[in-house]
Amino acid sequence: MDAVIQINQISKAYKGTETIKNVSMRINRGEIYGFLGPNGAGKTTVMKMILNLVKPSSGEIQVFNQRIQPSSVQYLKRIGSIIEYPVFYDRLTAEANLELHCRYMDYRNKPAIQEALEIVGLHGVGKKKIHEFSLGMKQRLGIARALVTKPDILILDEPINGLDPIGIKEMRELLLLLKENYGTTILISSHIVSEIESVADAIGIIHQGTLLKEVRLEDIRRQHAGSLEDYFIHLIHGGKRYA
Ligand SMILES: Nc1ncnc2c1ncn2[C@@H]1O[C@H](COP(=O)(O)OP(=O)(O)OP(=O)(O)O)[C@@H](O)[C@H]1O
Repeated sequence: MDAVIQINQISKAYKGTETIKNVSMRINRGEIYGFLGPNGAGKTTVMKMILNLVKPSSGEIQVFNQRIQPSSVQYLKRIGSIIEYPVFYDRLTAEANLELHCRYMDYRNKPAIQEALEIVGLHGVGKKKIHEFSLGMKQRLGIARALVTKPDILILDEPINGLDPIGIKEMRELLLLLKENYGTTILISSHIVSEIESVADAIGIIHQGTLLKEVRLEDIRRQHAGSLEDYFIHLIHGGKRYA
């Protein structure tokens, strides 16, 4: 299978403390990769390194078969992302925020804005200003902004934070739709195992900066009778059941 993101032995130290330790990951084209780990495990830092927002202390990352250099920017036009939480211009409308983003990304396709709002269920509120939006609406708008330019890769850092159960279900359906209809490769982080289990093809489990496992979900299902949640908890807590 063709890797669109290949991470080779990256580490990151902040003031001498290693927060990412020798992590290697492979994200295949057209797949959903669930990046699982408890709070503070290092998920956001790895995602930021893929997006060139943070520079690894050692190791390398290849995206679309090109090694990322500190000056690399062009590849970012093919990636949509939400890192931590989406930030908008509060006094502008949802549409205006998406327009600004398209301009910044040099993406010219006006109908794409309404399409993106429609996909995330915000088509009725495009003219509303962001300060009138609820947290869940902002989260959806963040997804709309990430996908408005029709990227090849979506990187979503805990995208279900702030969503209600209906929003979570819709997010799951949206991710599967993007994969099926557009062939989008999706890297999604979460600490909620069941959410990853319902959509992912492959998972990487990170704990205290170390990637403990990278496996295909079908292999977990085949080899272990238990749920992904059991597997995850045993790995994180050093259980020997699945060693
Ligand atoms: N700029 C920074 N300076 C110092 N330490 C940092 C910095 N950014 C992240 N860290 C540390 O790196 C570790 C990993 O953080 P990171 O945000 O990547 O984890 P995470 O898995 O995304 O967690 P969460 O689910 O809570 O968002 C944490 O211990 C964090 O305190």
